[in-house]
Amino acid sequence: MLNHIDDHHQPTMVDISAKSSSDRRAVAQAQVELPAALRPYLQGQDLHLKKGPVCQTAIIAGTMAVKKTSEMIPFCHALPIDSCKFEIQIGHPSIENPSADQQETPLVVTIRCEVKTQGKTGVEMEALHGAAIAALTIYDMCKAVSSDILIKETKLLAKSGGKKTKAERPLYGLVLTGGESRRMQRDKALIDYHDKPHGQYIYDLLSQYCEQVYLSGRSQQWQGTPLESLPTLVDHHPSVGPIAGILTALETHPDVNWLIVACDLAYIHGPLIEYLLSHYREDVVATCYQNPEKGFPEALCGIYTPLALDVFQKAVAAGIYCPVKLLQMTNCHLIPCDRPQSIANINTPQEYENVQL
Ligand SMILES: Nc1nc2c(ncn2[C@@H]2O[C@H](COP(=O)(O)OP(=O)(O)OP(=O)(O)O)[C@@H](O)[C@H]2O)c(=O)[nH]1
Ligand SMILES: [Mg+2]
Repeated sequence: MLNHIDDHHQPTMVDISAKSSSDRRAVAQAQVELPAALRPYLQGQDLHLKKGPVCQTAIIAGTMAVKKTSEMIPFCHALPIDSCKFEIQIGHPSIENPSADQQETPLVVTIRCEVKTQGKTGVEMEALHGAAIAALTIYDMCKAVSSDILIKETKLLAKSGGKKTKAERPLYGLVLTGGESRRMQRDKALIDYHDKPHGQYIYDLLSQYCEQVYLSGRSQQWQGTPLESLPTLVDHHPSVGPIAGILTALETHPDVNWLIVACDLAYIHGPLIEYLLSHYREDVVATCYQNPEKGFPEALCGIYTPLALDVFQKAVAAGIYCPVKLLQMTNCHLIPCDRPQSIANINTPQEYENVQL
């Protein structure tokens, strides 16, 4: 049943009255190709024409458009706009193709529009509308010089906060297994909670959502065990605990988002990962579950963005090795977890005895 057609087969606005509000974010991009005739007007990162500064004007127009989206698109809900940010870059394709005569090559303007709200529905139409109107404004500002202007693709780069998430970057998975399991007195990654070593279980679980998954551990750690064939990232900064594994992952692939899970979360399961995936934010260092009893970020079950690299490198250089403490000091998005047990880590033989799956 399509929810934008009513009982009488007439188009209708989707009824979102029963939905609950959440933090929503969307990012859209539009590109405009300007002919070389515009090159003489380039000053720094803007074009200065008689009508005024092109990019600045496009940002103002795009911001106004974002706020008016529901007036232009028939079945779009009116939403309060909490944040609207534009970035406009003028690129020089000749940098990639140095043999081209720079004076003859077009300029490519890339507009990025990020919109945030707290609401029951997404803001992707707002972001797309903002990017499209900023592109049209660039056309209007430049057409007196030449109308040989191409408005190129306009597309959604990312959206989060609702059921359907679209990410700006690929998602990689990391299973932290580099500890020594001293309290448990046997390797936690090799315990069978689900008829296979738990390191393998989490590896398989993350593989359902991630483009690539790695175990994180020490050199040769899993040789001669059932985990030996799994791809492993060996700690760059040994002996400093789980932060070594997180930092190694961030350093090895700095342009992806990392879904990071410790190997001792006995109860981890698909819906818990899916909830994290539908609520994570790409504009913060990390999104983690919040410990339901003590309120701290559960750093070893979360999604880290490339913003985390700088923060983690500085922390390790300053001698801060506790990921929880580190996330408490930084820009971290916390999401609620109703059952404390779901994210409990099992550290001792006694805790193991009490596990009930
Ligand atoms: N890559 C990596 N992971 C680690 C390291 N230390 C701990 N971990 C992992 O981080 C998670 C939480 O660590 P702990 O609960 O302290 O586990 P542990 O160190 O194996 O156990 P204990 O020896 O009892 O402290 C577990 O999944 C560990 O495997 C490390 O130095 N490197
Ligand atoms: Mg430890």
